[in-house]
Amino acid sequence: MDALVEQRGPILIVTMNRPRVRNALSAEMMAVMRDAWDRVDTDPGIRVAILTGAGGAFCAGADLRAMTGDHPGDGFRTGGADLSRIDALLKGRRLTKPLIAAVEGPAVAGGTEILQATDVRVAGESARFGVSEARWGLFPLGGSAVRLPRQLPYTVAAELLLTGRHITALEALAMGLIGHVVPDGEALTKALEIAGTIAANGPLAVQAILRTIRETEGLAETDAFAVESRIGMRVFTSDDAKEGPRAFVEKRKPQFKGL
Ligand SMILES: C[C@H](/C=C/C(=O)SCCNC(=O)CCNC(=O)[C@H](O)C(C)(C)COP(=O)(O)OP(=O)(O)OC[C@H]1O[C@@H](n2cnc3c(N)ncnc32)[C@H](O)[C@@H]1OP(=O)(O)O)[C@H]1CC[C@H]2[C@@H]3CCC4=CC(=O)CC[C@]4(C)[C@H]3CC[C@]12C
Repeated sequence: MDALVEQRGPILIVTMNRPRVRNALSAEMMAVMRDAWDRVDTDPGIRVAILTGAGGAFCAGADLRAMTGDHPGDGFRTGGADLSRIDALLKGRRLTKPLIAAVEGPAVAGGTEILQATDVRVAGESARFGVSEARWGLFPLGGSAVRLPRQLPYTVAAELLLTGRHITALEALAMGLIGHVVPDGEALTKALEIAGTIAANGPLAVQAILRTIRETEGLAETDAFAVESRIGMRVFTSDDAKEGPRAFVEKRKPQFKGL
């Protein structure tokens, strides 16, 4: 399979699995990823997801070799393009549970595009990032021209997009594109540690915080607080909101039920 899906307790691990071509995207890989995202959203037993790659690479973006057959723009010209397949890159679709990226090796072009849909990002020290589509006369249709300038300072995002240059993990950390750099081979371990911490928190609280982040993006502060209060107050009325403080006082771990 071009992508593997494994559930470890409340954590779903999705592994892009074409290591011979640095996990360049394939139709099969994208279909498996779409199904996995549906599973994350609908299965209450899953609290956090991790996206990673096999064989010491995250993802080298679209398969450039596969683009050398027909013209890559034929689907757009004829109207035959299946734009819904882009769901795999989580462009225009936001998961209801946190998604953590565990990056080793290259995460370039489509690889850095899908990275921008993740909430927490960990990388091995040899990881490389970049939005290199312009180098090949292509457009970063995975959403980077819109999403990257919202996630990074303007000139940093514009330079990455326009030059297509690759950057190191330490540069990506300094820019704020990723949150952690760990020794090579330890990105998944660190991601699992963070996922475990999140999964132990109140699931209603975690999902409500994420929903608030997503739904208030770009709103004026007063409008954003209206959304935030509506979502947040619902968490306060839950059984879990009673269990948390009680567990603190009784000096035990909370037993959250998601109710
Ligand atoms: C627009 C969206 C994304 C576009 C792209 O991603 S363009 C791809 C750009 N990719 C790159 O620039 C990376 C190229 N590779 C490298 O720079 C390097 O290989 C590396 C840094 C990744 C690794 O270097 P390395 O030294 O470690 O290893 P190498 O020796 O170079 O490589 C080893 C081996 O791997 C092969 N390799 C590496 N990368 C690739 C690659 N990208 N493709 C193929 N093969 C690769 C390399 O050749 C070596 O093999 P060898 O045999 O030894 O030569 C698009 C993303 C999704 C699209 C949508 C999908 C759904 C749609 C359906 C429709 O119907 C309409 C369109 C669309 C909506 C579609 C739209 C466009 C996307 C959004």
